[in-house]
Amino acid sequence: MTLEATDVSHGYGNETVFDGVSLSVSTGEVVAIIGPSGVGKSTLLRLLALFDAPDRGTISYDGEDVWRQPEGRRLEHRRRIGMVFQDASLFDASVRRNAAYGLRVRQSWPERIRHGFAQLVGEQNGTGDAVEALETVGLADKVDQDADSLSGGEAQRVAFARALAYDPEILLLDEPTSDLDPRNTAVIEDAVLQARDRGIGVVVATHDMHQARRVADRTAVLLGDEILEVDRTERVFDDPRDDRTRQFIDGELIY
Ligand SMILES: Nc1ncnc2c1ncn2[C@@H]1O[C@H](COP(=O)(O)OP(=O)(O)OP(=O)(O)O)[C@@H](O)[C@H]1O
Repeated sequence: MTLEATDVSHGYGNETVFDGVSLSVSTGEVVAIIGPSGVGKSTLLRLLALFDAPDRGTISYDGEDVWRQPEGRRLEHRRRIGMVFQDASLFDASVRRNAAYGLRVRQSWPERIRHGFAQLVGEQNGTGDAVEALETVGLADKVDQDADSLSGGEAQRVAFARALAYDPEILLLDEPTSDLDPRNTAVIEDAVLQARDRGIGVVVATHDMHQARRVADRTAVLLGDEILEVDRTERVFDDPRDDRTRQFIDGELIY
């Protein structure tokens, strides 16, 4: 299964953010998007999450051009994609209820759709396990705690667990560890690798190049209004093809 942006351009008003960008993620791999603040990483993730239609180009899921499908079909695709925003945005309830949020939404779907989805993702009865997801991020002992009382790092971990509990095929993470200390960062990065090993395709947008090196199988470099290169992570860092990539990696390019 592959989610793919092909020759995509997008902007806001008259401002073009990027032009002719292509990127894919397949189940069982981690792809990092690196680039400076404001370059359009979140914008690209929103397109991949099927929240917004690109101005030009196509987004395809499993080979289907998503924005040419009827809305119902597009929603089916969207439900197979989890997204964790930069801001954890938990609501005032227990950790367990927050982590189970996506599951409850899914349970509110009509039985026919739920059954179809359960078959699609191989679930017994259409429910995943929020507590198991919380274990993955080391928060099993906090399930009954109020989300408001969590530290920033713990809140980010709950937001991650919420997306994981939903059992997505593709998980999109927007700066998942910005503002987190090394311990919380390590927990999230470990959870990313576990998700990949379970067969989930993960895209991580990050300005932290070390993070890309630690978790990503492939890395895309978004600079200016284009992806300069996308390849195996070691190749991009150790032998960049584009001189601007090298300058960015070496900290010589200031945007
Ligand atoms: N809803 C919007 N309306 C207008 N402009 C927007 C909107 N969202 C983003 N932008 C602009 O688009 C550009 C790309 O923003 P985006 O958030 O995608 O970048 P980013 O690489 O994710 O940045 P950061 O790492 O700081 O989050 C920025 O110039 C931003 O101001």
